[in-house]
Amino acid sequence: MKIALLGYGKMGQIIERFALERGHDVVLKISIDNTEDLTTANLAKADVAIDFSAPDAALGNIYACFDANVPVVVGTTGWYGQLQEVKNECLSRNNSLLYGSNFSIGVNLFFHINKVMAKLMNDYPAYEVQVEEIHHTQKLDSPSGTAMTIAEGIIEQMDRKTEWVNELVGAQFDDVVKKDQLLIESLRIENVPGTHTVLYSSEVDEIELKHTAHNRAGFALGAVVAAEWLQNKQGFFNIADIFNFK
Ligand SMILES: NC(=O)C1=CN([C@@H]2O[C@H](COP(=O)(O)OP(=O)(O)OC[C@H]3O[C@@H](n4cnc5c(N)ncnc54)[C@H](OP(=O)(O)O)[C@@H]3O)[C@@H](O)[C@H]2O)C=CC1
Ligand SMILES: O=C(O)C1=N[C@H](C(=O)O)C[C@H](O)C1
Repeated sequence: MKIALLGYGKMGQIIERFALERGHDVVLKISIDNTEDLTTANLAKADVAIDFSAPDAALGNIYACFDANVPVVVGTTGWYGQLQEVKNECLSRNNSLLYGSNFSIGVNLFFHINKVMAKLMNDYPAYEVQVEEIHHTQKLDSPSGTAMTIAEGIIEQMDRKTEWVNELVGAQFDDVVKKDQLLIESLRIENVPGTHTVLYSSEVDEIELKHTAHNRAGFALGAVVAAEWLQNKQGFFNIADIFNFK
């Protein structure tokens, strides 16, 4: 498979390693220094594109892939406000896109366990629930896409929560968190690849679900596997479509 890497930073470089190990070729690498190379002609040389760039670059990269009719796997977070618009465009133009806030198998298992737990805890209102995410200090978006997916999973299953609110620790936060709101606390600590915790606490005890990424290899391998899965498909997909947890 010929792969275009849109974004060649921390993730792009590890994805290249896994892609080569799995017998693929990397035919295009785009970083901020060579965005002029992101042309329809260059993209059309690839069978699939993988975007791990930046929140403000993702949309342009996605539309460039649509113009070149190249299926695109999007790992970049921080653009989900435009998700519906991108979905409509993808489907109306018969393009292919798969996105995911987190491509690691461990986190996708965690997403599933989180929903099962939230469904159980729906019957136990004595427990307050909160989400915490910790990432490295270069992260541009907050909350993390993974924390948003976790929060949406809880809200889907739990009648007493209707929306999430985010506090970036160290930044101004004047909100009073209401009973029906789910707090996502974001912390930025050097070199942390990604840690997510769901905390249920009552007057008498606490239950914690926690996923700790030791490095970025799980995200990167997942992105290459997603690209292999997407290659000959048409439509708008999420990473959850690859797994079938019961
Ligand atoms: N879904 C998942 O499983 C995961 C998602 N992510 C997400 O992936 C994204 C990238 O993460 P990471 O690799 O750590 O970030 P880095 O900052 O290390 O790399 C980003 C890359 O994108 C390039 N870039 C930045 N702006 C533009 C632009 N306007 N046009 C083209 N390229 C651009 C950078 O260029 P330059 O190097 O020249 O600055 C760099 O090559 C983030 O949104 C992050 O949240 C991260 C890990 C896992
Ligand atoms: O920016 C990161 O590094 C990561 N971003 C993703 C997110 O926002 O959830 C996934 C992972 O946690 C690493």
